[in-house]
Amino acid sequence: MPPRSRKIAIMGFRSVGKSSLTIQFVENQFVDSYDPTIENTFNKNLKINGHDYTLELIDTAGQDEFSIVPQSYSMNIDGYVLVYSVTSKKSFDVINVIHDKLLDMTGKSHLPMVLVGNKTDLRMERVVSQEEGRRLATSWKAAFLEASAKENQKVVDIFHTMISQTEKGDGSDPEKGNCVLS
Ligand SMILES: Nc1nc2c(ncn2[C@@H]2O[C@H](COP(=O)(O)OP(=O)(O)OP(=O)(O)O)[C@@H](O)[C@H]2O)c(=O)[nH]1
Repeated sequence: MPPRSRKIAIMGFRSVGKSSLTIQFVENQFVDSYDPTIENTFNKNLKINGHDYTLELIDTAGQDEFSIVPQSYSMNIDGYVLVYSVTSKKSFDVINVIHDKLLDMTGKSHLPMVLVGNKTDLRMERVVSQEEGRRLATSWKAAFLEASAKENQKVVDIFHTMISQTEKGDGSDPEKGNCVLS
């Protein structure tokens, strides 16, 4: 069987760790320096449940509540990894705005999504609780994970969960998209 192609956009506020999660997953390394992204594409092949997948990961530029989401991010994208930092309430607020903009742009009531609270290693700096993250994901009928790109915690799970979400269709049946992990 030919590999299944999945195009995934990684989105969120500036500096939440979108590039770090992507690079940790694709290249198994963590880069401590901060280099703002304009847009990068990464490719990775992997096998899940006996199926081969070719992933195209679009690591997008950080957005704030006023940014215009490029039209290209609403077309031909199979799923979205929406990232905030557990150390930034602002990034948590912004992710909700990005979520709503994506629904508006696509005209869908639900999209395959994984909500990710990153930087769990910064325990003393946490300002967004796991419960708050889980509640937001549940309200979207999205999957939810907390992760650390730095400590390589749950990073692989994010992309495996994302693929599972894309297998559930385009959300025409919202009940099917409900999968909350912790
Ligand atoms: N402690 C800690 N730092 C992290 C983690 N993930 C990313 N960082 C750091 O946070 C900063 C921003 O990380 P990036 O991966 O560049 O963030 P980004 O969301 O891609 O940023 P933009 O391109 O501006 O949108 C860098 O200094 C990273 O080293 C994490 O899990 N833990």
